[in-house]
Amino acid sequence: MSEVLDFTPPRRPSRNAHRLAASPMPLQVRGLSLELEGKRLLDQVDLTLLDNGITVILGPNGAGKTLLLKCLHGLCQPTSGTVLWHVDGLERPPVLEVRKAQALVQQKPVLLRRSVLANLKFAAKLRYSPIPQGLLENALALARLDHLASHAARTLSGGEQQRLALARALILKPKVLFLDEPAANLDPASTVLIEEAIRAAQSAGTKIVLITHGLSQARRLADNIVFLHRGRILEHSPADKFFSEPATVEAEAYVRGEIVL
Ligand SMILES: Nc1ncnc2c1ncn2[C@@H]1O[C@H](COP(=O)(O)OP(=O)(O)OP(=O)(O)O)[C@@H](O)[C@H]1O
Repeated sequence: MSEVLDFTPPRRPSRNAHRLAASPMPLQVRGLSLELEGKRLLDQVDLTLLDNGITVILGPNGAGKTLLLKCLHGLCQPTSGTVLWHVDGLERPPVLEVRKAQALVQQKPVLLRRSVLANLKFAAKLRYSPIPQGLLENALALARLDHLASHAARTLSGGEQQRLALARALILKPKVLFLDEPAANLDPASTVLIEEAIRAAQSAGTKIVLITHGLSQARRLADNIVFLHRGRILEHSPADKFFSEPATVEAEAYVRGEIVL
């Protein structure tokens, strides 16, 4: 059976609802595989993402990191397996609640054909009614885009678009924020800015799941590391342990900066 999100109706909060509400487990992946054009690109992925800490997904080019993130977000339909969410104490929340609980910032941000400010306003309206005073100004300041507020979002540089996309996602205050190489186009100062924003969001209760190729960035941000290789999770361990004692030859080579095929 192919399931990306569990669409069965929400269970009534049970006697265990209070326990689930406090459960540190927003997302569980069981036996997720993805085949496209006859190739198995994700292979029997099992993953439990706890709601504390920043999870960084590492792995060589083509390992399947982006596809995995898209499957978690519901943008990509796996061939088999399940992605189960826990939202507000419900083991099987309504799909709308799941959608509202998460946001994805893609490597090439998808921005509306509107101004920078209008992009932020669009997100704010989804989350708030009325929009709290100062929210949009704070988001503009966070992205250091005050001076470009009235510019067409799609004419911004790659790095500016990434900063806008992150600020827009943060306005939604998602329970889980998926970030696909959020610093790929950023200069060093913007990278610091983005990393501060990511840490602040995590401290405010957003679970962060982030793909990066920057090993230094992973060392700075990660609480735990998922290491993906040829569509399989070879390791999921605390960041300290991953970097000091990688358990597989592939991860060891990757950490040493060698090419891993
Ligand atoms: N729509 C598709 N059809 C067929 N193959 C695809 C499709 N999308 C991705 N792939 C293949 O799946 C593999 C994994 O792609 P993915 O983008 O997830 O890799 P990645 O780990 O994010 O790589 P990178 O670090 O280079 O961004 C790649 O070999 C890619 O060519």
